[in-house]
Amino acid sequence: MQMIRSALRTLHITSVLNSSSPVACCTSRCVHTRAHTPPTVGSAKPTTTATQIQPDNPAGQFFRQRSAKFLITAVKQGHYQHLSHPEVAFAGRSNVGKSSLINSVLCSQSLVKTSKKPGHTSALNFFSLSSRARAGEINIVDMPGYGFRSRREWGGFITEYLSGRKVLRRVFMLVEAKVGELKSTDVSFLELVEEYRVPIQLVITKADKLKSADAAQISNAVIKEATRIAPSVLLPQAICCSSRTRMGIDTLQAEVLSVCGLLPPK
Ligand SMILES: Nc1nc2c(ncn2[C@@H]2O[C@H](COP(=O)(O)OP(=O)(O)OP(=O)(O)O)[C@@H](O)[C@H]2O)c(=O)[nH]1
Ligand SMILES: [Mg+2]
Repeated sequence: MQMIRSALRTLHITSVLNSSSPVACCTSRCVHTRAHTPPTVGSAKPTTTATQIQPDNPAGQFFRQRSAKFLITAVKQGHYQHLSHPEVAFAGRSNVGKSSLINSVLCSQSLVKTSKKPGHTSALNFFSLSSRARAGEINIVDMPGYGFRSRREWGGFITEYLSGRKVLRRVFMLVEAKVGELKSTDVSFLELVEEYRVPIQLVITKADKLKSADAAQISNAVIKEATRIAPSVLLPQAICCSSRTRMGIDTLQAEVLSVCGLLPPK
């Protein structure tokens, strides 16, 4: 693990030296200087099934009224640097449910490919959401899972992405409810976003596998631990979600819109 950290640090130094304004970038992304809607811990019991969508949820409506599409697969900066809309990314260990969660947020059944086999997503996959009136309002990035492929291989282009992406408004970091704790790869990822001042919010996934009280308890414990590692960039509340039951998806959709400056009018 020490070797991995030192490889990532070397990459960080290189990318900071290559960056035109690293300080401005850090400041503009500092979580404490950013306005955001206070996130809610989505600890309520599941009230809908995967095919039921709450009709009165304005954030959900916003997503349903727009079409989501796949944009590009990227393994280096040159592939995505022309994309300039506000962006959020989903990160987490392999198989934690990133791709499934993005499908749920985008109200899509299968736009983002999911798999039972860990390590399915191996590059940065960019998706966009647009209406007929306005093209490309938000970009959503599905990140490769960490903890499956070698960190050295994973670290290079992910570090480049996290360190230099000025339109990146927030990373949603997923932790599986049943796992219930941060693994060493989660800790390394938190150290990385703390170093690059990337705002981050925890999402407890597959919460359908636990009783809601247990999910809320796990969420609090994980936040406490994560806050110790990334105190300046971690939002103080997590969102408990399930792609199976759609629990917490409306809260997550509202967060995505809020942080991208696109909350629909009340
Ligand atoms: N019970 C339950 N299973 C889920 C949920 N979300 C995803 N899964 C399952 O978990 C497995 C992995 O889901 P993915 O969305 O492909 O996970 P990923 O994090 O994108 O995986 P990688 O791309 O390999 O890193 C699939 O078999 C999904 O059906 C959920 O909310 N509840
Ligand atoms: Mg995936």
